[in-house]
Amino acid sequence: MGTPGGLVPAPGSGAACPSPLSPVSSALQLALGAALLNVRIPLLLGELVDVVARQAMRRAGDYLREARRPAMRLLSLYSLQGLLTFGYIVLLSRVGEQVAGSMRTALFSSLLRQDVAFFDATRTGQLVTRLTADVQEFKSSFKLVVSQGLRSATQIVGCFASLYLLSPKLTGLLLVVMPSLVGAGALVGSFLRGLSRQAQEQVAKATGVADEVLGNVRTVRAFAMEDRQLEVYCTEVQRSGQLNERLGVGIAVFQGLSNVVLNCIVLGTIFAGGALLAGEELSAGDLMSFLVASQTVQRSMANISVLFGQVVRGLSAGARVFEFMTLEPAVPLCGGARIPSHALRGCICFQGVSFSYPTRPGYQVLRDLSLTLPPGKTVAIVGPSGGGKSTVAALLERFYEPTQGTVTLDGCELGSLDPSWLRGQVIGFISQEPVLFGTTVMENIRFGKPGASDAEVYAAARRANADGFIRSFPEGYDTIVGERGVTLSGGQKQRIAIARALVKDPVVLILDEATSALDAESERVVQEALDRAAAGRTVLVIAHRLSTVQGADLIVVLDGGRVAETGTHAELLRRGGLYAELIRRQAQEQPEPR
Ligand SMILES: Nc1ncnc2c1ncn2[C@@H]1O[C@H](COP(=O)(O)OP(=O)(O)OP(=O)(O)O)[C@@H](O)[C@H]1O
Repeated sequence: MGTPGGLVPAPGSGAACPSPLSPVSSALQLALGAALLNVRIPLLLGELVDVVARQAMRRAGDYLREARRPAMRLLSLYSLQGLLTFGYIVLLSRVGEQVAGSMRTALFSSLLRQDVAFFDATRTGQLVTRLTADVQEFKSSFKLVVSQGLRSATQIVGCFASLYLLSPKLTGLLLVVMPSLVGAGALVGSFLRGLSRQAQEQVAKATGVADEVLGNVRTVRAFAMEDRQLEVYCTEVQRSGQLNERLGVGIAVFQGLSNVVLNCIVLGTIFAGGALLAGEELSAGDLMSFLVASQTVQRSMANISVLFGQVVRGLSAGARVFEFMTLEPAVPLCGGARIPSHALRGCICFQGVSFSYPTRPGYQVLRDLSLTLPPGKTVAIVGPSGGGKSTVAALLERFYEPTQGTVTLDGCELGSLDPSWLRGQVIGFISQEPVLFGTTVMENIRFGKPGASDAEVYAAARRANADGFIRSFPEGYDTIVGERGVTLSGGQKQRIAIARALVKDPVVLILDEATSALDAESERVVQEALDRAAAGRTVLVIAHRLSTVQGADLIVVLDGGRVAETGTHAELLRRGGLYAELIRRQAQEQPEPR
């Protein structure tokens, strides 16, 4: 369906993070410089040894004068190398923090954009692990790869060139052995990467369990489930321990074998080098250079093998971070048309809507649902538990897309409208268990409209029957409400949530079981606030307790995802159908007055 001419496009959004590229390239250059100096050092050492050897044979002459030049050059190379090393380590730690910061911001921003279905299928603990441990792991490997990996790799290449110039025969021998070693290393590497990925996923699973238990500690305490939850956590931790041990064994085997092989190579080099020295194909200085250069190669290779385990972990951690960073949500957060405020009436139509949750595609929750919410009227949805009432609200908020059929606002399909405008300015949502943030009352109410003035916040609180109790707190609107609003009563939380919804002055209000968790007195105060809030808006009430919806303009009875009947309270009672039956059952369940 096309968008009417009056619609206006949403303004663009998106913030750019600073690029850490230039310090990276400087760090790379410095690390490269330090490595190249290390390639040059064995040759100068050889030169110095030749001077020493000549002096030893002649036992006279200008030893100091001859030795001074190579010795001074060596000394300046050592100093320069120290400076370069200092420079690239300082730069790298700065770059590492910038990279980790940018990754965390990009990942968090990507997570915030994901569909609600994504959060249905993924545990919060897993996401937190990706934001913390995985980014940390990736950062450490990144730093190690640049500082030691790049340096070692450059030294291996550079020293191999020097080795070839010093003695092609000896170098040829090394080259015969190398390719098979590299091939074997690559094979073991891919096996270890798979193992590392499994181990990290298991760690994330264990974190997920801890996160859920700690986040719901009151429920755990209420059911005395501490030991059981500890057992579940221990099982997950043990599994991750086993996987990490297997990974450790794999890395140990790899490192042990590579050390043996590298030492054997050095031993063979000395053995063959000695023969060439005897045949005068090499000078003593050349053999010294060859040995130092091959030692540098050995050290670099050992470094790389130590690095290997870290890099394996870092790469799979990076892959896990990038997997979520590149994930595109089916419904973007913003973008699309907006209905100008003068044309916005708040008429909502569900036409032939069928829906299955993405996590349970085979199970149809709504079937061919058609429903109209006339502007300014209150429509209540009632019906047996699990009948799909909350799902209707979720589709209206565009948390999910209908599998079939359309939902429209003032004739415009929701799919063509800007979701951030729809959620941020058009629809106010008040749920059964509102979640507040661990900040002040003022900031919690302002969450509904970030730019709201203090006066607007006070007005919304007054309309929500909340101003009185907020001002009775010693800190008033600056009271910190605790994590998820834990320091407030249910009714107080609910009224702050109502104020939060009202401060944006929404055209459409969804009340999902908004009073069912409250006691009679709190319910009365909250209901009063809700009645006041509903005036002049299109209201969708989702209710368990039928007593709260008797005054609705229209009551829709939803059963098994279909509309079973519609009408006013009186009409439905007269009809004697499912609604009348529900009223009768609820009356029976009410406790007898004493
Ligand atoms: N996020 C979800 N993923 C998969 N299935 C879900 C999800 N949320 C709800 N369901 C399923 O959809 C069906 C309808 O749920 P819904 O919450 O809409 O019912 P309801 O009528 O509001 O129930 P109640 O009155 O008990 O709150 C239920 O069978 C429920 O198990």
